[in-house]
This record gives sequence, structure tokens and C-alpha cells, in this order.
Amino acid sequence: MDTTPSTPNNAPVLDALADVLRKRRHASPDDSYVASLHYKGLNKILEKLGEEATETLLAAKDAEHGSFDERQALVAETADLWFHSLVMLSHLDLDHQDVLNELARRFGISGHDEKATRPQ
Ligand SMILES: N=c1c2ncn([C@@H]3O[C@H](COP(=O)(O)OP(=O)(O)OP(=O)(O)O)[C@@H](O)[C@H]3O)c2ncn1[C@@H]1O[C@H](COP(=O)(O)O)[C@@H](O)[C@H]1O
Repeated sequence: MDTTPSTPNNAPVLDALADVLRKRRHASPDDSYVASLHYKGLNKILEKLGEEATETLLAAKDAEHGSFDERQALVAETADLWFHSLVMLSHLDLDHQDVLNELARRFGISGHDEKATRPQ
């Protein structure tokens, strides 16, 4: 039985967001945060992504033995990280579907087994 998850339509928010991000490529940077990131370019997007990654790992440490609020803060930081990752992909003419396809391709392949097949 094929247990590979189907990617189409299992993430409607991501589909809708990717559409918005594409449309913001040529929008006015004064009217849109996403357009302002595209306008400033890849280095700015990567700087934001790095900041969000750091904020996420700090939030994860707080959440490890933390309160409900600290766990919610981790969810919010992770959403910021995902969002800025999606902006990066969009800036480079990629999107979440490319990543979901790669995860689907890997699905069910043990990381240990995959690593063992790599050239030495
Ligand atoms: N999901 C998001 C989203 N998540 C986070 N952010 C923004 O990401 C920014 C970065 O957060 P920070 O707290 O790091 O910002 P900051 O520290 O004030 O930033 P700096 O000025 O210091 O660089 C904030 O302005 C957040 O509002 C988002 N901005 C937009 N979206 C989505 O993108 C769509 C398009 O947004 P606009 O382009 O603004 O219309 C929206 O409808 C949403 O669906």
C-alpha cells in the first residue's frame, strides 16, 4: 500500500499565502511588508530569516519546561520563521509545494537508511 501523503490541497493556508506572496513581488513597498522585503532584496530576506531562526530556538528553550504562554510564544516564533522562509522561496521563484514534494519524496525513508546510501 502506498502510504506517501498527497500534497495537493492539504495545506490551503499555504496555497493561499503563496499566491499572496507571488502577487506582492511587484506591489508597492510602502503598502506591503512582503513587497518591502522583495524590494530590499535577498540579503534583507536572509537577515530576517536568520533573526527568526534565532528567536525560534530561544523560544524553544523557554518552552521546554515552560508555561502555556511560553509554548504559544514558540508557535508564534515558528510561524514567523515559516513565513520568512516562504518569502525567501517566493523571492527565488520557488514555493511551499516544492518543499512538500521533497518531504513527500523522503516520506518513509529512514534518515539512517538514506544516509547509508550516500557516496562515502
Ligand atoms: N504571515 C504574515 C506575517 N508573519 C509575520 N509578519 C510580519 O513580519 C514582520 C517581522 O516581525 P518582527 O517582529 O521580526 O519585525 P520587526 O522586528 O519589527 O522588524 P524590523 O523592522 O526590526 O526588521 C512583522 O512586521 C510581522 O507583522 C507577517 N507579515 C505578513 N504575513 C502574511 O503576508 C500577507 C501579506 O502581508 P503584507 O505584505 O504586509 O500585506 C498577510 O496578509 C499575511 O497573510
